[in-house]
Amino acid sequence: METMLTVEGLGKSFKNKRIISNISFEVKKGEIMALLGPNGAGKSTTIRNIMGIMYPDEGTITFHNSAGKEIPRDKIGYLPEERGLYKNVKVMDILLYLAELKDYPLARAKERALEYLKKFGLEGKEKVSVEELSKGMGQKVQFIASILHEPELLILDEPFSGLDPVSQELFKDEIRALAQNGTAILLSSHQMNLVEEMADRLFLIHRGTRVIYGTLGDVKKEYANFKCTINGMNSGTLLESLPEIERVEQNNETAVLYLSRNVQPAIWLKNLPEELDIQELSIDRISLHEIFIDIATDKNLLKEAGELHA
Ligand SMILES: Nc1ncnc2c1ncn2[C@@H]1O[C@H](COP(=O)(O)OP(=O)(O)OP(=O)(O)O)[C@@H](O)[C@H]1O
Repeated sequence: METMLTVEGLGKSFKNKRIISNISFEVKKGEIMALLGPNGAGKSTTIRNIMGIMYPDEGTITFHNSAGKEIPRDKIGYLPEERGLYKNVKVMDILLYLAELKDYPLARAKERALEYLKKFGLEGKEKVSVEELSKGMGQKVQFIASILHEPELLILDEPFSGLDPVSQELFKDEIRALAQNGTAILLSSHQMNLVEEMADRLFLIHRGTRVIYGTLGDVKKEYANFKCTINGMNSGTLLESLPEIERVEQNNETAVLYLSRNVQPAIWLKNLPEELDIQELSIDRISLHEIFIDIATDKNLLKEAGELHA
């Protein structure tokens, strides 16, 4: 797959405080790359450097064959974290104005705008002023503005925040469809379930540096240890004494046992003591959400984290 965006060794400081350092990743044509990290990790700073809203102290950003200030940013679609369009302008006018700024043909922009307004349930709102829209409707218009000019690279900073479940599905479907049609997508989101459903690869940033970079499958294989949920009347002491357990979470008769790394569930199950009361038992890999929490709260994973080959 052709590489659309390359970020190499990116570093940025504000007032002598290091915010991000040595950030390197690629976004390829037709893939959804997720940029993840706890609040304040440096995601928006990374994105703002890509968008030329600020310039890096170190490193290079390349889009196709252009680098730094030469990057044709009108070929990129961007939904910023901070929402808001001009308030007293009509929906269609603002969409056409933004498309025109990117040198996109007006007739085509109008045709696409009508198509997307319909798709997002905003049919008939063309002449409504932006300030009369609800927050979710405004977000839909801003999303349409970011894709109207058919960008080759689309950068979405927290696109799902504040959306109801139906609108989330609409956004998800559209983002997937764009990727299938070849758009390279860089998606920053806190909603791990959505990232797990959508992303091909992910880059996890913590305190301004890389913690994980790889395909979703590789990340899960590498970091998502198994957990075993047992229903039964068992004492905390018995559960804690079981072999190869990292931690136990017990709530009445349900206990979740987080198994150590590289434990083979089939072998582990054979070694459980007979006195363990098992009414129900299930084994799963921990979710991306749990991996994220482990990393954000500096649990054991961080020590072992590194690069996976994407
Ligand atoms: N213009 C600025 N001047 C000084 N510090 C800044 C500036 N912009 C961001 N920061 C700091 O940089 C760090 C990273 O911020 P950034 O917005 O990139 O994080 P984020 O990962 O996008 O967080 P969130 O998930 O909360 O949006 C934070 O500590 C923030 O306070």
